[in-house]
Amino acid sequence: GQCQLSAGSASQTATLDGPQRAIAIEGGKVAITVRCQDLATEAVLQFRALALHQPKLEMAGTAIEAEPNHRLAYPIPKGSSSALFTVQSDLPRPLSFQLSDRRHYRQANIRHNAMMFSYLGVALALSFYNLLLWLRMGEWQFGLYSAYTLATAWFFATQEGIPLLLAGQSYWLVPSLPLAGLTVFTGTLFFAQFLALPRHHPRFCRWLVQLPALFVLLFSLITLAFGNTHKLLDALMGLLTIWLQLCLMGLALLRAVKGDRDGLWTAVALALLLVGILTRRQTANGGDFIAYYGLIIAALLEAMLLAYMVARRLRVIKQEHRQALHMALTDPLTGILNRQGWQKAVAGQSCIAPEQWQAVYFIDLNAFKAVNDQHGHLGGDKALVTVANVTQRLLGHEATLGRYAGDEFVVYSRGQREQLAELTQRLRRQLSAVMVPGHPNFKVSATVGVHYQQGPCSLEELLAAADSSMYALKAGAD
Ligand SMILES: Nc1nc2c(ncn2[C@@H]2O[C@H](COP(=O)(O)OP(=O)(O)OP(=O)(O)O)[C@@H](O)[C@H]2O)c(=O)[nH]1
Repeated sequence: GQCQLSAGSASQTATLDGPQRAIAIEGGKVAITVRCQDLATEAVLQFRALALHQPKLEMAGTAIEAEPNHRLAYPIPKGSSSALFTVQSDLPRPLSFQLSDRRHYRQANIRHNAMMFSYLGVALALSFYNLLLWLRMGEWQFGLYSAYTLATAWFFATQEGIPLLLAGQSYWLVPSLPLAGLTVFTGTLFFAQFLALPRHHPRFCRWLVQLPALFVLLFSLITLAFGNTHKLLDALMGLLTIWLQLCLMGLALLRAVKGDRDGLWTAVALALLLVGILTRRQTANGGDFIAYYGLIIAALLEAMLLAYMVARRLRVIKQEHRQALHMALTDPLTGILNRQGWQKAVAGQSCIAPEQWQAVYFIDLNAFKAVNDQHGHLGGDKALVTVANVTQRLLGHEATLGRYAGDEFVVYSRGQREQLAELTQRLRRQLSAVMVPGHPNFKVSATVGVHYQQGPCSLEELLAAADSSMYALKAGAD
């Protein structure tokens, strides 16, 4: 069996389960007559093209309802029949169509939907995860990745009729061309941000990448506002998209040459997508499985590759974050906690039972100004490092040591009253004369003030009391 389609002087014949055919149509309102003969089973006539409006198939004056999940697929009865297909086309173009056994058509649809929903599942999960990352870390690249993945998924879903399948209503449909524009725009911003192009190639990035991406977005908004796509606009959008792909690929390779591994992987991801787009353009919405699904497969692989890269980037950012935090809380000279770090560490242990004792020791080097004058600041530094090392060795894990400021150190400890007093003795003994290694006659000493407290007390009060104790000792010594 077969069906013959005629539009004006053009005519094409499709056989049952045969290859896809295409018939040339003009732009505007088109009427195609369909004559089918000797179909051995119930069949489905499916048209494949973008930007078609108000499609209608009539048999003997009655409109035939399309297959439930496809706007452009109509059931054709067994045997012989004739029908009229009318549609509004934005562009003159070859209109692809295919005639399938209805059972085969439905099986193919199940495969198609399984494929689309797998893709959408992965894309939505990645988009959501990256949205959370963006909200938590405030890094733009995660937000842009999320927007790009979401726009791509929305575009494919619309193009493949998923909203229609889910909602069964055509008013749910956003035309896919503006969504394609949004995909290109968000994708370009993401790649530029991910490769830090505005920082590395500010001028190139603005003129070669950001401006064309803005044009694509603008064109797609025009098509959204005015519906009708001008052929020139359509071609320009296609060309700009390919141009952007090539530019981004070039810039990514440039980064790869400079030793940035992300550059190489970005170039691979973009190449995958380009192959997908070109295959899709070549086959004009039809052809065999790979040709038809090539773009979706490429997009899926690309999304996963990008997700891997983004995850790696996340690891690096977290590591830098940890490093920055470590640096902010550590004294660079002695390697022990600085005042902030010490306060943070001690605040973490602030919960204390009423019968328990705690103590703060305030250690101030004696006549350190003279040490600096005599041995120079480098010598003074060495003395500070030595005092920090000696004190840390003495304390072990028993107490928390920090450098408070200049030549002042602080220690926090808790335990039995006797233990704390014993620690005071050890500190005073050890710090009464500290030899600076490598300098035979270089000795420093420190005064250790202390305050013991039973039960809870604020750190400020403990510190103030230990500080006064230290000053009292110094005053007594003078
Ligand atoms: N080498 C070196 N000196 C420092 C550093 N930080 C502060 N100082 C010096 O430490 C000295 C502290 O002087 P003062 O606060 O007058 O104390 P002091 O000379 O020890 O006098 P007393 O505390 O009364 O015994 C100053 O001369 C600072 O320049 C540092 O990181 N390295």
